[in-house]
Amino acid sequence: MSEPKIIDGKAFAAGLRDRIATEVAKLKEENGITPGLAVVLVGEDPASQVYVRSKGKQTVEAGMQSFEYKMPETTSQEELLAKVEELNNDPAVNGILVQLPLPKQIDEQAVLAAIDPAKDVDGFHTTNVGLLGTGSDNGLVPCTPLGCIMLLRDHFDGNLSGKKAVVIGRSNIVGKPMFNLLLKESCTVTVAHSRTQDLPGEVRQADIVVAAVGRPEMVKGDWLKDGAVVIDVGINRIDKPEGGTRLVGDVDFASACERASAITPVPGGVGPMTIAVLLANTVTAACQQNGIAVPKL
Ligand SMILES: Nc1nc2c(c(=O)[nH]1)N[C@@H](CN(C=O)c1ccc(C(=O)N[C@@H](CCC(=O)O)C(=O)O)cc1)CN2
Repeated sequence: MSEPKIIDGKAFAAGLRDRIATEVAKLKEENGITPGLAVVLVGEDPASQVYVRSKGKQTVEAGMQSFEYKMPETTSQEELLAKVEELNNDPAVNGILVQLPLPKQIDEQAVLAAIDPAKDVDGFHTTNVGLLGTGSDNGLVPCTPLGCIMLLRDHFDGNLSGKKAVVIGRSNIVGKPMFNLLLKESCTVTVAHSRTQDLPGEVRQADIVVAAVGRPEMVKGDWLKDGAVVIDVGINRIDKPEGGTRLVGDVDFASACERASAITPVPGGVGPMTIAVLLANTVTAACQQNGIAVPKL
């Protein structure tokens, strides 16, 4: 097999952010609306701090308003729920995101359920989960899976119909919404997980492999069908033999390159799409809340 195409999520995300900035300028000019995104960070997880900082910076660069709330590690569930309620009632805030993971004293599901579904730019509220599951276009869709679908649509010139896809991982944040999005594109979708009996056998059937298990380099190249398109959602930090650390995905990139026709790298593949899609979802939420047609991005 010749060298695969490297699907450049970083470049795609940059283009998406440019298109978002154009739409935000139009919204201001034609409707007098500046979309606002509120991000709540509880605690001091170093990776979460980096992601939240990037979200604020990219929100402002796209011409939107950014509201950032940092709450201490010891925050109680009641205090966080009170913050969410305040943001639900704030007309300047079109989108609300509570950064995950949350400290262990807080019930994540209770917090996600408290976010107004119309402002739920993460798409994690059961109302939005249900809308996606029933094939509706009216909800808000989780950022990482929607980013994966954008990359796949771009790669296949908009037509994924009839492709066999395997999603490895069944999380609420990636695996399950990914299943629904691929189904909506008329793929034949298998969801594999830790109890799947013959994972390499399932992967070998697939034209599209989406790996979202959080296990470094678990998916090996010789599991893949020749010419498979591989979307690697994993972001795992591992130790380097010479000291220090490096990021790897859930797919063994070097061996996968011997079989795949296209593959997302880690870093620089799916990761950068997550924040760009968050900005797109904020524009979508602002339009939906104001009865304005949602722009195609
Ligand atoms: N409420 C949410 N919490 C979390 C989400 C989410 O979608 N909503 N996703 C992740 C973290 N995340 C955004 O929040 C995120 C992860 C990774 C990247 C990214 O750009 N990764 C880079 C590598 C970055 C690095 O060097 O560490 C890449 O893959 O190229 C952006 C956002 C969990 N929490």
